Amino acid sequence: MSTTEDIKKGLAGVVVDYTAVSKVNPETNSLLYRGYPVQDLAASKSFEEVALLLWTGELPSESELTEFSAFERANRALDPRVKAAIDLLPTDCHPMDVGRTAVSVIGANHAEAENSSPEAELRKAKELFAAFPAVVAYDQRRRRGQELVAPREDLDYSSNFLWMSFGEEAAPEVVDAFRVSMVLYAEHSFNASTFTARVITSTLSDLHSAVTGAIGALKGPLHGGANEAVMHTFDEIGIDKNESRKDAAVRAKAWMEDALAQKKKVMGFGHRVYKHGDSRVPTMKAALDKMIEHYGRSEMLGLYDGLESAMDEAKAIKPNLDYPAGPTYHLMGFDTEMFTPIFIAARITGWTAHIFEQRASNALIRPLSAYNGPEQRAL
Ligand SMILES: CC(=O)SCCNC(=O)CCNC(=O)[C@H](O)C(C)(C)COP(=O)(O)OP(=O)(O)OC[C@H]1O[C@@H](n2cnc3c(N)ncnc32)[C@H](O)[C@@H]1OP(=O)(O)O
Ligand SMILES: O=C([O-])CC(=O)C(=O)O
Repeated sequence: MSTTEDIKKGLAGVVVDYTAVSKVNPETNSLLYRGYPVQDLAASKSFEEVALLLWTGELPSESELTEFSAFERANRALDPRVKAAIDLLPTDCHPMDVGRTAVSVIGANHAEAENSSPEAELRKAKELFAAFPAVVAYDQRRRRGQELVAPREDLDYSSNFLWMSFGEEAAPEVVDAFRVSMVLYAEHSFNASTFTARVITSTLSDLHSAVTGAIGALKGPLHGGANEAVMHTFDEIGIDKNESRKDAAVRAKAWMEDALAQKKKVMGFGHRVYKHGDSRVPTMKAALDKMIEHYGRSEMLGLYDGLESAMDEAKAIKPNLDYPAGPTYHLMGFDTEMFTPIFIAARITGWTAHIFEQRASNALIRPLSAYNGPEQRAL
């Protein structure tokens, strides 16, 4: 018989299994992917290299990277069956629903859908990695009444993502900030969406089902949906390109004080594991700073600082990765509701690495519950 003390609501503090994919250490405020500090990877590695690291456990050799890069470039085009499925969806549904549907359609059409050998799983992960940017880019464009832009094989992953989204080549600084965001968003141990992917895999279901379920978990504002919600906060405060940094900070501070007085939860702040700051925020904030400088938008910094300092003073709650990522994607020109689908594109790497790990050492994930309904009664 379970007692109230046995119940760990939200599985908070519960260690469920081992993982060798990443280590989140709130004491040292650090995050390692396969042993490498994420800041170091973000400083010098392409997202393609980081993906291979997460999947295989090691950084690729030059020839392994060249081979994967060629594969990735050859598998970027939007599959006409996926495009047809997207075109059936309303342009006012949430883009996360489009992402979720697209992965499901890719899985249903996959010749190796039910093959869960390690080789087939890795192939499917690489294909999804290559194919997903076109889903995000096309969905944003169709909502804007624009045509699909074909991928370009002469561009790397990040440059091509931006090319397909906007139909023009992005400046090198913008490509780099985007790459950094992808590296930082790639993996974070047993977060809610990754855990969902592992639960689905634990039933011996297929990879695309696990990723589809993970997307559903990522959508919520307590998880990935927070990067979109951050931008709604900025919009609610009001963005005025001509405002000074100082004035914007004053208004943002007042907004936060009012929100906290009303006991509101402000998205982009707080974390289940990190209680003294998210290890990824300084790197992402540096990327945001570069975008603010690139686009000449110092008022955005005012809004950012004003909210952050007011939250710190009132509750000492620190920003999480979604806080600097939201305004970064906004400055790059993405529509707000596309921010979490971009997160999918990054997290496909971490999810699939965990799917491989779960499959290699599987136990059905099935916790217990303590019943608190009516006692047995007669009909
Ligand atoms: C990439 C990612 O997924 S990162 C996470 C993105 N999510 C968000 O940004 C959503 C906003 N943040 C939150 O809701 C929470 O901080 C979570 C869900 C991320 C983590 O929460 P938990 O560890 O479960 O802590 P919990 O929600 O119980 O909060 C503890 C206390 O801090 C407060 N708190 C936590 N986050 C916030 C916040 N963002 N705004 C205001 N108060 C907050 C809670 O109200 C609570 O206060 P109380 O004890 O007075 O009731
Ligand atoms: O770890 C978590 O709970 C959420 C998070 O930061 C992530 O998934 O990147």
